[in-house]
Formats: sequence, C-alpha cells, structure tokens
Amino acid sequence: MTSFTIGVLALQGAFFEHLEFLKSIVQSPEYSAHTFQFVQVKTGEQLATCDSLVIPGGESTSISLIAERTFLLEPLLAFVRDPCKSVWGTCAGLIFLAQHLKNGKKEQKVLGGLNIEVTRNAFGRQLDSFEQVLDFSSFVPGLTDFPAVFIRAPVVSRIGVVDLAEEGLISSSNPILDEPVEVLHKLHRNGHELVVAVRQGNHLGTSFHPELSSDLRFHKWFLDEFVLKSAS
Ligand SMILES: NC(=O)CC[C@H](N)C(=O)O
Repeated sequence: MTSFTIGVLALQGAFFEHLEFLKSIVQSPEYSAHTFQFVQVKTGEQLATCDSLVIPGGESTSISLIAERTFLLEPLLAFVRDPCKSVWGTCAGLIFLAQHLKNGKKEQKVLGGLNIEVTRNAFGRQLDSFEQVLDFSSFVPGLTDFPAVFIRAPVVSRIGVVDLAEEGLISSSNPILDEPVEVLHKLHRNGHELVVAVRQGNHLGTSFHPELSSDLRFHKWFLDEFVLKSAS
C-alpha cells in the first residue's frame, strides 16, 4: 500500500474543481491498493506534506502576489526544484510555473519549474475563450477527443530559455532543468501552430483547463503518469 498526498494550490482560481476531479478518480477500484490525501495548499506547512502539486488556472498575477504576501513563494520555489515531486500547472498555473514571461506584469513572479517562455493572454480579445476538441492520443493512450477549454489562455512561446551550457550553475540549484522539455501538443488555430501542452520530467504544463470540461481522462493520466510514476 502506497500513500500519496496531492496538493492543489488554493490561493485563487479553479482549485476546488481540480480537487473534486482527483478525489472522484481515486474512488475507482483500480486505485484501491493506494491511499490518497488531498490538501488545499495555502501554507508552507501544507505544501511540505505533498508529493505532488497542481497549480490551477485563475489570475497568475494574483496567484504570484498572494504567494509572496503569505510567504509561500520560497517553499514553492523549493518544491518545484525537488526532483521527487510532480507538478502540474494549468493556464495561470502554467504561467506561474514558467521560467520566463511575455506580457507579464512587472511585479509578477515565476517559479522556473519549466524551462520555457510563456506568453500571457496569447489569443487576443475576440478569442479570449473557446473550447476545442483535441486529439491527445500521441501522449495519452486513446484520448482522441478531449474537450479543451481555453480561457484567456497563454501559449508556450519559447522552449529552453535557460541555456545550461552557459549557466552551468543553474542545473545544480535546479535539477529539473536537466530534463528535456517535450512538446506534447501543438494547437492548430487560425493558421498558427501554438504549443499548449509541455512536459519536463515530472512537471506538466497545459494552457487549457481540463478541470472545467467534465471529462476526467486528462486528470487520470496525470495521476497515473506523474503522481504514481514519480513515486516508483
Ligand atoms: N484562465 C486562466 O487561468 C487565465 C490566465 C490569465 N490570463 C493570467 O494571465 O493569469
């Protein structure tokens, strides 16, 4: 029997929905060999109990400001540099997890848990929000028709903003950066190809909101592929 504690950063945004999805998935008999705890993370003490963290969508500037004011920024920076932990950022969570931002606010901080540049609000005004059925079967077996919800969504605009050859010290302080960044999905929209899902080791970043889709399959994949695998 293995026990897992999954936290969802609960400073602002759609944290409740992520928790409900994950709680409902682990009810299935296929997970009966494990025990799971779920934590709404608002403090460093709560974060310290977690094996895995989901950073939800919402407003990335608010999430970063609240984390700073509540002294959670330092524990979060340490958490995303721990190779034994898995982390998933969705939408604003992807922004917060990035190394570098385009269209970021001056006071906005990032965690550097994915070696990428993210462009905030990348879809412009008319296309602020939309839903598109996407084929993720190249990385999630059988997931050919996932209804991906994009709300003032960011995109990954550059991969590899930290050059490890030039900045030899970075990798020892942030071992996550030694892993390659994998582009999981490129969205084809209005003649553009936009990167909306990436993975770097145990870290996952998605531009869309699977927790607003009423389809549990993407969360199940995160649980199987990141939470359970990073513990084995
Ligand atoms: N749905 C979302 O999480 C939107 C993200 C928002 N545009 C931001 O910059 O924080």
